[in-house]
Amino acid sequence: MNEGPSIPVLVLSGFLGAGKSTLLSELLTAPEAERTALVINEFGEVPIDHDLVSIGRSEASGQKGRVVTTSGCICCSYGSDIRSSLHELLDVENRMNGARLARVVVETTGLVDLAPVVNQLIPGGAPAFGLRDHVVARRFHMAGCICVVDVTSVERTLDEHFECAKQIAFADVLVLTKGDLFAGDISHVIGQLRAINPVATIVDRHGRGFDVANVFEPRIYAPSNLSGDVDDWLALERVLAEEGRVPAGNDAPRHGRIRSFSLIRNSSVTYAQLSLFLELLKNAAGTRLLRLKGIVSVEGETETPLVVHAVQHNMHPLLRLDAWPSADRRTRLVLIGHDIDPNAVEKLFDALSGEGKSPPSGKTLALAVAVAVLFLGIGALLCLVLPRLLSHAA
Ligand SMILES: Nc1nc2c(ncn2[C@@H]2O[C@H](COP(=O)(O)OP(=O)(O)OP(=O)(O)O)[C@@H](O)[C@H]2O)c(=O)[nH]1
Repeated sequence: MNEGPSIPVLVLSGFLGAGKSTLLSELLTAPEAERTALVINEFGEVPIDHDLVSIGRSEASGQKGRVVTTSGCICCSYGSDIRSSLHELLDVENRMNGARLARVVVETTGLVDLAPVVNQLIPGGAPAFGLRDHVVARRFHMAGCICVVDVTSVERTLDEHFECAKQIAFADVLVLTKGDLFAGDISHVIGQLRAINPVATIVDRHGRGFDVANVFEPRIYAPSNLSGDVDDWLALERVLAEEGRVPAGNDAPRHGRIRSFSLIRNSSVTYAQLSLFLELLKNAAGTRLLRLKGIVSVEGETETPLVVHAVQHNMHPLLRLDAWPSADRRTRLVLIGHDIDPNAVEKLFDALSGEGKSPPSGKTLALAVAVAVLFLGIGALLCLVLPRLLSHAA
């Protein structure tokens, strides 16, 4: 087994769509990112962040082959826990011809409960169950916890999702994002963050002098320096782990009614079909849709796919890529939300796209609206959407 100095691990959290992958992509263009390994954890069965993070990846930094993607949330699943992923990275280092990893960045899911994750990385945390755990404890140490905060939505997110407050509380660095879209009072937002975490360094991604490499610089991470809540959450987690009462399995446990599902298609859609699908879905699902992201193959432009992002009620501008980020050229959409019927979303997509054969007729569009209304439960929104559909069909 490869022995050497302990490798620093930085945990990157932030609620769904806050901008974790974007920040990571920025890091990967910096020369300091050399020999950085990524563990990307996703809430859902179809990994997509792997491809999205590679956008903007620096050729010079040679990051390819140093990414481990885990599906299933690391705070929920023994099977994909953080220690297994780190152990895998030792094999990666063994293939680096004598070079050492400089650090590991673990991008968590937007819904992560950080207590069990941190508990697996700090001395005296979750009990070690075998050789693998002991090796990981010897070869890795936690060296920072970064939380990305979307200033446009954090207030509402804090009201509705306790995970968000926990992510903020565990951080030693808070990175504010989307200040460029925010017209409100940033000092009010900072006041809210300070009430949860009085000691973290707060930096603005759009502020003057922002240095992404500095954010990911390894340092001493000491949960005892954070708020008292953090110690209590870790203590509770230790008791649960020792008693074997940590919830396991992806269907379970820590995220209540929130579910993730994906839609995968081999065929392409037109730009108009995609736009209509996104608009109908957004209006139909309303606040039940927390996150939508993916890559879409567009008819006539199949070499340059579109990247789609929706964060709660905000649909971000579609982004065209110069090329597919990997060999997988299928349309892949991941949706995260609650009380959304996956079958209804698939039917809506297929009705609108006609499976990519021909543009949908007025009749098909009417069917699509019916599907949206019946399955997504939005009778009232019909009045909003129908006029647009009819003008589109005309
Ligand atoms: N205008 C603006 N958009 C941003 C900023 N940061 C991220 N975004 C956009 O927000 C959307 C989501 O960003 P991601 O980086 O994918 O967010 P994430 O936290 O990795 O998302 P999940 O992994 O799904 O939780 C994308 O459309 C980004 O381009 C920012 O500072 N300003």
